[in-house]
Amino acid sequence: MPRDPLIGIVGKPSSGKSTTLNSLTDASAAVGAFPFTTIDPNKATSYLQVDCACGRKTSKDILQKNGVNVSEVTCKPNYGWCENGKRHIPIMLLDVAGLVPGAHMGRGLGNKFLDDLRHADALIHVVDVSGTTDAEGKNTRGYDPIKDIDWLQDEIRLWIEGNLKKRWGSIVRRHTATKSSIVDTLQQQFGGYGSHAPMIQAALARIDGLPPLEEWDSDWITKVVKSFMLEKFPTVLSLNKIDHPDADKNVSKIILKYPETKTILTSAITEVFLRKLKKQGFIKYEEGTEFVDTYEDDPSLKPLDDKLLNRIENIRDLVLYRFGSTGVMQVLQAAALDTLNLVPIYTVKNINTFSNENKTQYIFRDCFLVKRGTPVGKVARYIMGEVTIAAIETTGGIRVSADDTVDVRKNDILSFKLAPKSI
Ligand SMILES: Nc1nc2c(ncn2[C@@H]2O[C@H](COP(=O)(O)OP(=O)(O)OP(=O)(O)O)[C@@H](O)[C@H]2O)c(=O)[nH]1
Repeated sequence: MPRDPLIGIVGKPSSGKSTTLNSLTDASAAVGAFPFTTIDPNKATSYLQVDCACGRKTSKDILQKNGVNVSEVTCKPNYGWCENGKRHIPIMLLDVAGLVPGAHMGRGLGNKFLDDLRHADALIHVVDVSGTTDAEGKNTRGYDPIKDIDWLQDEIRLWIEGNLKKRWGSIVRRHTATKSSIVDTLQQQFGGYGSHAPMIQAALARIDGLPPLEEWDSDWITKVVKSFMLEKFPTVLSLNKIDHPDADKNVSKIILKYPETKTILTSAITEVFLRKLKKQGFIKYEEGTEFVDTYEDDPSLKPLDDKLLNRIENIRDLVLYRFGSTGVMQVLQAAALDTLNLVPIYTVKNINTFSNENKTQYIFRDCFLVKRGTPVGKVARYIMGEVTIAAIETTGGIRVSADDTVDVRKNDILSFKLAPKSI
């Protein structure tokens, strides 16, 4: 993943994609109660909340050891922000336009949806878990949202399979004539979806008893495509509209049916509402938590009228206290950290003061999201470009080899020493 990670938000019309996107960003995607409010894919910057390296005891110890007064330094990100040790790292989201059954055959916004999708590294599937919208996003009652989960996977699979099967004869002939490996042949076919050889290798490794490609029938092709999808489109389910009374029974059903899938319960509309009141100075609200203070708790806030106060009480009872949060921040964390396996990497010029300039009062200015397990040398090239690196150091001034890999709290604070330019 040499470019910045991109997380796609997918789901049927009216499931709450735009509301989720709005609640995660400051961008204002069109929010509406009608299908196809979202016509164009909408890229926006969101902020992933992580525990920042500045809050670690080891970081503070190292600063002190190097004569830096911890109370005089500030964690000051060049991008995003850091508050009380919680860092908000920019990450791109892609709102993918409405999808209806039959999209792989061009229905609705069909292939356009699928074409947009290929740019995403992971997906957040927003599911209307209240069952109050049907397959096409029209108002109803008692709809089974399990259908949406199966159908979205099927749409993507049928799209990839369709493209593959159309050319299967010539793919097999070429594969045999050029004596290619299965990985090489599939990479040629799946390259357009943004695949790479290790991704295809991982997909094939998951399948038991795979025969030579020449012997694949339709069932084998389906198995291969399904396995490839797990690699290319790892998905988090955002079970949205949990504030609705019909949501509970559907949530249990989904969790039972998909025990392996990462699911997060969300109420995007609540998050949007709380952020709005916060901006207007009516409430104190820390995103991602259950805590909301009003004038009654803190007289420095503007007082709310009875109607809004009542709504806050309902939100506390129906969403925040029951589920611990609106779930929206957690859905992004699940997609980026758990599903996509990204690790925040802090790069500093000075490994002893964690600063970039001579001024040591600002620390941990740069942070990048990189896949867990990436070799440090590759991280260096990704961040610094094609320069010659003389040495790489991590916390404590310890030298790290280019082959060593990054992980959470392992080689995640790095300093690259450039080789002097030869004349
Ligand atoms: N009760 C409830 N309603 C929600 C929630 N999230 C979104 N909605 C409502 O669901 C409707 C559809 O929301 P959108 O965000 O426009 O849905 P979308 O998936 O982007 O729809 P398209 O643009 O048609 O693809 C709107 O009326 C929202 O207010 C939620 O968490 N709870």
